[in-house]
Amino acid sequence: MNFFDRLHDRIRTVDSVVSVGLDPDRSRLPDHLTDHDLPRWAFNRRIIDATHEHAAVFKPNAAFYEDPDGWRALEETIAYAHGKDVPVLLDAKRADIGNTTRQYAKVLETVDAITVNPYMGRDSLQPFLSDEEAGVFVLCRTSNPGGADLQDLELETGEPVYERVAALADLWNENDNVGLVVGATTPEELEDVRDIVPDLPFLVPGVGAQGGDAEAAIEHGLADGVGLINSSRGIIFAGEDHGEEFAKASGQAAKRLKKRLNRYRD
Ligand SMILES: O=c1ccn([C@@H]2O[C@H](COP(=O)(O)O)[C@@H](O)[C@H]2O)c(=O)[nH]1
Repeated sequence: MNFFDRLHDRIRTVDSVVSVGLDPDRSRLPDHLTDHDLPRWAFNRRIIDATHEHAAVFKPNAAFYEDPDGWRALEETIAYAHGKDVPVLLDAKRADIGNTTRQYAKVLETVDAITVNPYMGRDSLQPFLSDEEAGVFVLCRTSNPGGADLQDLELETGEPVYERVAALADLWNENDNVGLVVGATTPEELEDVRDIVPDLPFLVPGVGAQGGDAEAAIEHGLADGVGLINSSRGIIFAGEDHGEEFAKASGQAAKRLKKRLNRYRD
């Protein structure tokens, strides 16, 4: 079954478009978990238990797992999320030349969706695009301040680079498996991109810790009700001062974000 059909079902089941970002920064883990064999896994398991009923997906960012213990923690985390019937979107921002990117794409045997970087062009994304079952979210207009440095540059046609990326992603969507990453911190660009690609679901990061616009995220991020609004630190570290009870606060934060976003959904 196509990823976006599965996501549609999941959104309906939990009445939520919240993507819970699993970015277990080791410097912020609760003290009582640091003696655990795999502290990041111990942390994620408790976060998943507390938030899964509000999560349309879990979105681990690969950057937080790129060491031997991290890879093990990520493997456990993915299996556990799947055990709760929650799809996993790996935020890895992948792409490379053909033989390398074919290796990168093998991760789609393990996760349901991935973020990819369009800078190297279509061939660098082809193994991801060819996977009819997987969701492929192409970076379009990112939420960081420096996102403007390249993405806002005007082409000879007068359109900014991010608009061209959106139009190209639409062409690449031959298997109905492509979405875009557009940050909530730039609501005007969100609206622009939605005008260019009415049918592509967005992954919208930047609500929560980055202070993005939740209403604009919902207004422009969803296509036929399907899309994802991500918060990572705002959910997983909501209970940072709560000691062993930290995960309860994360559950409440996920529920609060779901309710806030649902006010703007149809
Ligand atoms: O444009 C982008 C693309 C990806 N991200 C990632 O999303 C989360 C956001 O975390 P918060 O703690 O909610 O700020 C994180 O993994 C980023 O790497 C993004 O923020 N913006």
